[in-house]
Amino acid sequence: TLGCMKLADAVTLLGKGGPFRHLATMARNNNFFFRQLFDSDSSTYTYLLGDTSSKEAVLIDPVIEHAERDATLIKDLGFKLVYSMNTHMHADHITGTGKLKSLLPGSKSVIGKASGAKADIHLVDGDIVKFGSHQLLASATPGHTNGCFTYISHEQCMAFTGDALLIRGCGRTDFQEGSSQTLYKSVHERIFTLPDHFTLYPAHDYKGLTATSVGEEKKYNPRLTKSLEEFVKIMDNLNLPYPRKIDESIPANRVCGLFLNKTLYIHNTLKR
Ligand SMILES: N[C@@H](CCC(=O)N[C@@H](CSS)C(=O)NCC(=O)O)C(=O)O
Repeated sequence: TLGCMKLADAVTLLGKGGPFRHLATMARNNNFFFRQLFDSDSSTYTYLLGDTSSKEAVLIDPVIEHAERDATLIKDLGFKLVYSMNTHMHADHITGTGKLKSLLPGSKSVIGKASGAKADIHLVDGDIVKFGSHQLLASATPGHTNGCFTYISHEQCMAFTGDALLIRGCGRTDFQEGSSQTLYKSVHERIFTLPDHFTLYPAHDYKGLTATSVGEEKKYNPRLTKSLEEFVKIMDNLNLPYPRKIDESIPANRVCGLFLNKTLYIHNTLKR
């Protein structure tokens, strides 16, 4: 596939003016739109993916405080949001999926079934999420929480790892349904088995990095390059403070982010 080949490589292979020149254009731009967005309070990345022909788009891991920002961007770009999806039930911020449903009527909220959270669509391992001519494979990667999913675009050679794999790190396993053994297995079996050149986009980065690759993490991840026994020991000794917003986030995220923000939500709805 030319889908995620670098443009320069595709042009060399196909010839600039040759009969297959349209394929080189396709390799650069096969109607796929991608934008990484950031919430500096929780260091959360939100991802907008779209089909520039059909105009269908999906949003991965929106944050409630940025729902208006995201809705405006989606409208400005002429996209129709079909799904606002979570990689898992977050503990550090309130999801924007519920609010986006009211800002962009017709969009549906999506989360893994094992999360126990409410949503319009509950994913199980192997489900496919379609937007226009593109699709994401929902690959179950539990361990940080039970319902964690990595969303994989084989066509674009990219994967959205949520908190399963962070850049040179991984999601903590000391609350919700955390299990270091399960997380290790998920990453090794579901993420490290992807081709080395696949770009990985996490749900967070706390050091200003934006993306990584399978090859890089297989080589440099200080936790997941270790044996299972060493990994478990590392995870048992992280001693991280609990996320500041855990007490409000988990109950709110069980209901698409609408619970504790009910007043704000109703207020905003009435304003429109
Ligand atoms: N300081 C932040 C929370 C930071 C944190 O615990 N991040 C989680 C993902 S969000 S639940 C994590 O898994 N971190 C792993 C790590 O190694 O940092 C806050 O107060 O919100």
